[in-house]
Amino acid sequence: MEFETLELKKEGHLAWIILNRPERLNSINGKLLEELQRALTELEADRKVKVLLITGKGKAFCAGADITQFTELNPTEAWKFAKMGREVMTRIENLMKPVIAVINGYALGGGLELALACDIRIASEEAQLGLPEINLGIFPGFGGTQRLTKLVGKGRAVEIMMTGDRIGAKDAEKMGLVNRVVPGSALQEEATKLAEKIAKKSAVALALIKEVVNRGVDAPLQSGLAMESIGWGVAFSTEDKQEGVKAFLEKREPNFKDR
Ligand SMILES: C=C(C)C(=O)SCCNC(=O)CCNC(=O)[C@H](O)C(C)(C)COP(=O)(O)OP(=O)(O)OC[C@H]1O[C@@H](n2cnc3c(N)ncnc32)[C@H](O)[C@@H]1OP(=O)(O)O
Repeated sequence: MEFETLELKKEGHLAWIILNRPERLNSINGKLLEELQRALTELEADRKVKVLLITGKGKAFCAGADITQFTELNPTEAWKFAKMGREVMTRIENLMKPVIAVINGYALGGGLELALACDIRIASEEAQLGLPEINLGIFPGFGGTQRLTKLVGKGRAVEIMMTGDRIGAKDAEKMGLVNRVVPGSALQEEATKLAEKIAKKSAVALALIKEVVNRGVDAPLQSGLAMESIGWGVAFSTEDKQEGVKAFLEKREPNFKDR
């Protein structure tokens, strides 16, 4: 499948989406949103792909929405653009496979919001993160007001949104905004190692973790706990559960078949 604004690479059980508008710091225009949707449709259907990694080409992960478009959009078109962005981010969040944001540089505005929709964030030491929309007289429109608040707490989130300040990777790690920080030269290798470790697990159990955690975040505790028990029952119906328990008892590595 041909793409203009991104590259889609598959290596064994891993797939990489590489945002590919480096001359515009991988900023997000309508075409990129449409191509992300297309890439996600392909990856969703590909049973061989167990973990998705998203990164950017050049010095940025993604510098947010393409600001050059903003002079042309009327309010209705702006609403439509924000809705398209929201739908892509939500689709990544709900993808039935783990998604890792590999933050190689700037992750700003919609770029940070893209990273926030992923399950795990790993960043290079050089990365800078932030929601600078306030400097344009607007505010985050691809889910940042909600997802950042849930991840780092309201006090930190509103400060990030209200100042528009950029945060260095180490500070982002301290507040739980990224899971870990590694030197830029090691980023791809570390992210691959992490993805390969996860790809060895049962795809069904991984999908159940995503579903129960994501739905639970929005639900009252007792409802979340109930979803966990029900999901746990579902996990017991899989061949992978038989294999996992058998492998433990036989003192060997499990060989999961994702069913
Ligand atoms: C969802 C929503 C609402 C949003 O995301 S709104 C957008 C939020 N993002 C931003 O405000 C970030 C805007 N970008 C910047 O502040 C600066 O480019 C950074 C990221 C600090 C990097 O600065 P520098 O390293 O000096 O690189 P810089 O020369 O600015 O960028 C390279 C090119 O990319 C362009 N560019 C960078 N970010 C862009 C963006 N978000 N949209 C369109 N073009 C962008 C930039 O204009 C420049 O183009 P040109 O070579 O034609 O001058």
